[in-house]
Formats: sequence, C-alpha cells, structure tokens
Amino acid sequence: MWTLISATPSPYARKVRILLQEKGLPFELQTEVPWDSTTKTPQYNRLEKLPVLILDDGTSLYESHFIMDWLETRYPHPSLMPEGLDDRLFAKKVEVICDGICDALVLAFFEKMRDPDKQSQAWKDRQMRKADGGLQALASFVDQADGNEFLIDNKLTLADIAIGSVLGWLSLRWPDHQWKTTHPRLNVYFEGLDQRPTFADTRPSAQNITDQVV
Ligand SMILES: N[C@@H](CCC(=O)N[C@@H](CS(=O)(=O)O)C(=O)NCC(=O)O)C(=O)O
Repeated sequence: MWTLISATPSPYARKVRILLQEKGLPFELQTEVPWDSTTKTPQYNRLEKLPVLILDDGTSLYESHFIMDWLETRYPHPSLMPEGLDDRLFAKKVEVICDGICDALVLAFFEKMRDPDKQSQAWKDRQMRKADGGLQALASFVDQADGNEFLIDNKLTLADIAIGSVLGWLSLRWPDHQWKTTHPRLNVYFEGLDQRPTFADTRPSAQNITDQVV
C-alpha cells in the first residue's frame, strides 16, 4: 500500500490527496508537521518537503506537481487532464500559478512568525503582491469559463484541483484576505468545487508547529 506523507494545512499535499481519491488509488495517509524534529519527511525526500508519495518498493516521489504528473501518466483513467494539447498545457500553467501563490504566501507566513523587530515589511509586501497577482490571473481564467462548474472542457481537471487547493489554504491561513470580495466569481467557482466529495473530504486544518522555525 502506498503511503502519502502529508500535513493538515498543506495545499500541495491536498492536490495529491484529491487526485488519488478521484482515481480510486488506495493509499495510507501519514500526517506530519514537517517543521518539527519528529517528521519522517527527510528520510524520503532530502529536500525535506512534503507531500511525499512512498511506493510499494520503498522508493519515493516528491514535489507535488511531479507526483501529479507521475500519477496522471501512469494511471490515466479516469483522466484528470483535458483532451487537447493546448488545454493540457494550460492546465499545467494554472498549476504553476497556484503553486506560485502558495510559495509566496508560505514565505510571507514564516516572515510573520519572526520577532516583530526582525520582520521585513518590504519582503512581506513583495510576497503578497505576487500572491495577489496570481489570484488576479486565476480570477480572469474563471471569468473566461462563463460560470461553468469546471475551468476547462467543463470537466474536473488538474486546474480545478490546483485552484481549489490554493483557495482552501488561503481561506484557512489568511482568513482576512479580501480575495472573495475582490473576485466574487472566483469565490462562487471555489464554493462549488469545495462541495465535491473529494474536496470536502480533504479540507485543510491548522497544525501546531512546536519547534522554532525562524
Ligand atoms: N514545491 C513543493 C512545496 C512543498 C512544501 O513547501 N511543503 C511544506 C509543507 S506545506 O507548506 O505544504 O504544509 C514543507 O514540507 N515545508 C518544509 C520545508 O520547507 O522544510 C511541492 O509542490 O510539493
């Protein structure tokens, strides 16, 4: 049985959890706090990041976008990629934007954890600007989807999984962010996605980091 090392808030791991469930691929969930000394992640990923998918032979896959690509390539049915080449590449571009929003907000999140006199406001502003730019791009994609339940081909694809994961994490970790007001149609699309059983079953929750990180 495969094991997926995950963390309760992780938007990156949630993409993989949703994909595995949508494809009916069985796995055991190993929930960790990757920032604590108790984590097993470095034993399977020297980059020390989760998610990590540990296969039956003990080898491991990491970097969520690669895990998603590996799963879709090896287990293409049911497909979670669009049919046409342009749409397939667009779905991957959407994932790049979603991962980039997460990357920027993770950096801002840990900057906020520093002692107040050690925090760089310019650094936090830069990361938030990147995240807001990414959200604007996602909002424009959704506007072009004319109210469809899904972004591409009106069927669930990698693009929807990536967007649902980043917006769910944003709602958890940055509850005061005004994206739902700034981008109301993006919020309607998200609320619809989030009712899907595999999304409802993998909603993020906060974790308690006990070790000093920054
Ligand atoms: N690019 C990576 C990012 C993964 C990542 O940053 N994971 C965090 C956990 S979470 O933010 O997703 O909850 C982590 O393991 N951080 C530990 C570390 O960076 O040392 C991916 O897409 O998988």
